[in-house]
Amino acid sequence: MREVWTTSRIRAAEDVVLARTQSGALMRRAAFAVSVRAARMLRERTGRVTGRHVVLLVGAGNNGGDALWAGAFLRRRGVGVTAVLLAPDKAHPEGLSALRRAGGRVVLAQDVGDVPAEADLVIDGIVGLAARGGLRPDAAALVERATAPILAVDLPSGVDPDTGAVTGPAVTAAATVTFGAYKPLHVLHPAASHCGDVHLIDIGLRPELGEPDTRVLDPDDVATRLPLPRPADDKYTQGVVGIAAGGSTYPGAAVLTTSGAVLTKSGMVRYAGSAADVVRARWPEVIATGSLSDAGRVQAWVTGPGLGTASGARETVREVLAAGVPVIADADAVNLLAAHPDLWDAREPGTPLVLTPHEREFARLAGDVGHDRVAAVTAAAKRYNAVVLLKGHSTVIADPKGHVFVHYTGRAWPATAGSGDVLSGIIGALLAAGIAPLYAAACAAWLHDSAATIAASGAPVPASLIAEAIPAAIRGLRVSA
Ligand SMILES: NC(=O)C1=CN([C@@H]2O[C@H](COP(=O)(O)OP(=O)(O)OC[C@H]3O[C@@H](n4cnc5c(N)ncnc54)[C@H](O)[C@@H]3O)[C@@H](O)[C@H]2O)[C@@H](O)CC1
Ligand SMILES: Nc1ncnc2c1ncn2[C@@H]1O[C@H](COP(=O)(O)OP(=O)(O)O)[C@@H](O)[C@H]1O
Ligand SMILES: [K+]
Repeated sequence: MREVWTTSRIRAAEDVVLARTQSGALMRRAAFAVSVRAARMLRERTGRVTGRHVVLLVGAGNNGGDALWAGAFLRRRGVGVTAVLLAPDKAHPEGLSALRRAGGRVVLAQDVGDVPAEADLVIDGIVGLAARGGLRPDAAALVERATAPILAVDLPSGVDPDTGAVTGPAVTAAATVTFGAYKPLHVLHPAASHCGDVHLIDIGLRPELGEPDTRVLDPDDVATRLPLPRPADDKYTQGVVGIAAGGSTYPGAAVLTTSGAVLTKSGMVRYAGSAADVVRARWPEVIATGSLSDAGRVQAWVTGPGLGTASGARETVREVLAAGVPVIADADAVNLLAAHPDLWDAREPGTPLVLTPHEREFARLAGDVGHDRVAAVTAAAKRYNAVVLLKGHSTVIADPKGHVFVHYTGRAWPATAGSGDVLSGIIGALLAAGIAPLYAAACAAWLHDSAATIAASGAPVPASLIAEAIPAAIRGLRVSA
C-alpha cells in the first residue's frame, strides 16, 4: 500500500524530526538523494556524469536550498553546475555558499533570461511544499524554454501539492525525487502527469506521520482481497450478484455490466430487466429474468448503467435500494438520485451504497467537482453516507468516515464507452463477495485498469475486450502476489 499525506501533516512531522536533528542535516540528506538521481539520469541519457552540465533553477525557499546543495554534491562528481537564481535576495544562504565553495557558477534569472544552453539536465528547485498557484512569469519563461530534461525536487513547480490541480504554467519533469512521504500531487491528475517517475527518499518522517490521508492500493493489496472459490464453497456461498441495468434501449449496458460481474468471481450472477434475452444469449450461465420481482435473492445489486431515467427506471432503483443488500449505483441511477431526492428514502438504513459518478454525474448529484477532487468526493461520501468513486484519469474513492483511496496509473485505456458499465459489474461482484464497500470500489478500480492495460497491449480497446481481460488481470495478480 502506498500512503499519502497532505503538506500540513508532512510539515508537522518535519518539525518533530528537525527539532532532534542537527541543523541542515535533513536538507543535505534530501539534496544528496537528488544529486544521486541526477547523476543516474546524466549517465542514462548521456553515457557519463563527469564533464556534463546541470542547471539549477533556484527559488526563494528550502526547495531551492535542496537544489543548491544537490549542485554542490554534483560538483564533487565533476559535473559543471550553474545555479539560476529567481529570487537572489532569498536564495538559501548555506546552500548558495556550499555551491560556490564547490566551484558552481551562480547567475541571476533576470540577467540570463534562458536556461544556459549547455544544460544536460535541469534541476527544478523553484518551489516545493509552499507552492501556491502556477509558476510566476519569470520562472514560467525559463521553464518553457528549457530543452534539457527536468528533475523536480519534491514536486514539479507550479502544481498544487495538496489538490494536484494545475491552474497555470508548471514544470513537466522527467522524474521527481520526493522526501519523507508521497504527497497528494504525486497521485492526483493532472499534477501526477507532471511528475515523471517519482522516487521516494526516506528522511525519517514515517514514525511521526500517523495515519495517512490517502492510500493507493498495490497489486498485492488487491490480490489478498480478491475472492477465489474455496473447497467448501458452492455457487451460492460466494455471494450472488444481481444486475438491474440496461434495457431495450441500451441492451449493451446490460451485457457489459454482467460481463464485469461474471468474469470477476465464481458463483452466480442474476440479471433482472428487459435485456434478459440479450444477456442470456451472451452469458448462458446467468439467471436472467424480465423483472426484479422474479429475480431471486442476491447479496448485492448493481444498478444504473443504460437504465434510462423514465419512471420504470426510477422504480428499479427504488426497489434495489430497498432490498436490504449492498448496492452499487452508477450512471442513470446516480442521475435519478440527483433528480429525485425522495429516492433516498427508499434506501434500507445501514445498507452499504457505492456511487460511481463521472464528473458530470457528480456535478448533478453534489455540485461541481472543482479543483480539489479529494475534498469534493469526501464531502459527498459524508453527505450521502455512501462510498463515492469519482471516475477519471485519477479515480478518487472515499467513504463517509473520510478514508480515501486514489487509483492513478497514468494510462487512459479505460476511457472508452461502456467501460464504466464493466467497472460497475466488478464492484458488484466484490460487494456480493462480502468485501467492504471502500475496498470493493478501490480493488475494482485497480482490476478494471489492469484489465484495460492487458486488453489494450498498446492499442485502444473497446469495453467488451476490457471485460474479457479481467481473468488475465486476476491471473497476473496471483502470479505477482
Ligand atoms: N523542512 C525541512 O527540513 C525540509 C524541507 N525540504 C524542502 O523544503 C521545501 C519547502 O521549503 P519552503 O517551506 O521554504 O518553501 P518552498 O521552497 O516550497 O517555497 C519558497 C517560496 O516560493 C514562493 N512560491 C510559492 N508559490 C510559488 C510559485 N507558484 N511560483 C514561484 N514561487 C512560489 C513562496 O514565496 C514561498 O515562500 C520542500 O518542498 C523540500 O524541497 C527538504 O530539504 C527536506 C527537509
Ligand atoms: N482519461 C482517463 N484515464 C483513465 N481512465 C479513465 C479516463 N477517462 C475515463 N476513465 C475511466 O473509464 C471509465 C469510464 O466510465 P464512464 O464514464 O462511466 O463510461 P461509460 O458510461 O461509457 O461506461 C471509468 O472507469 C473511468 O475512471
Ligand atoms: K520543485
